[in-house]
Amino acid sequence: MEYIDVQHLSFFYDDEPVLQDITFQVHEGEFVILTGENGAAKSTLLKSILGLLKPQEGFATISKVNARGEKLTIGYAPQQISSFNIGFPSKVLEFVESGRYQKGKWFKKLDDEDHTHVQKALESVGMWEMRNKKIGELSGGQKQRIALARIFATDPDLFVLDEPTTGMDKESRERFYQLLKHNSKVHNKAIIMVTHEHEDIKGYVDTHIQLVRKEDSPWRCFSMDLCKEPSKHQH
Ligand SMILES: Nc1ncnc2c1ncn2[C@@H]1O[C@H](COP(=O)(O)OP(=O)(O)OP(=O)(O)O)[C@@H](O)[C@H]1O
Repeated sequence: MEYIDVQHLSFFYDDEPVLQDITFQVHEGEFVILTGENGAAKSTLLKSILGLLKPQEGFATISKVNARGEKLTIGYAPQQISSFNIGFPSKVLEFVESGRYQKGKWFKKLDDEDHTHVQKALESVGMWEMRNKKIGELSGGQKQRIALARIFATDPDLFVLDEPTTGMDKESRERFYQLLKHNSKVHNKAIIMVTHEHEDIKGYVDTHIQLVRKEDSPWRCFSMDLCKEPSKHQH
């Protein structure tokens, strides 16, 4: 089932085109990466998909329902997610738990399933041991990780991630890619992720969309190259 549909999308900032004629789909269970040089309008494309920016030509839509016919849920990690400022909740564990309350449990206590989700999410980003720390005491990279853990805890159908591994070492990145692959292949989640690490991640993904500069364009305008990556590793 198609979760994202982008058709002939072009985007201009003022009169300058930055994206031209972008067409692709993302399906349930598919892990897609989006790459391109700095300024290739990767973030612009993600924001257009999310409806935060409106393309001047073409369209980008997200399905309203998931493959089970329920309301489709989205987990979005913008760039520099770690610069967020949180006054409350103040502890790592509470912050990630608050992601579970988003699942409509405002008046209920979290149950065992919720706690398992929260623990797994924190473990997956290597932050379980730091669960009782105050958020104000964390480094920028650690804040980035707990923000990702909160997204995992919300258990969305569609992950939209803008350079989530910035500041992670190689080992953490590998663990993170494995987790994403597991989510797409075992839990049927759809993932679109902007990254500069496309050599490292190759074996985990299904589809690689590269934004390439248009040679005949007087501006820094990008169109796309798409290739399906046969997954090399089984994780
Ligand atoms: N609000 C804006 N107004 C005008 N131009 C903008 C605006 N936001 C971005 N741009 C320009 O549009 C182009 C694409 O920006 P965008 O942030 O989408 O690229 P990116 O591929 O995500 O970049 P990076 O890899 O450096 O994060 C850049 O040339 C940028 O300077």
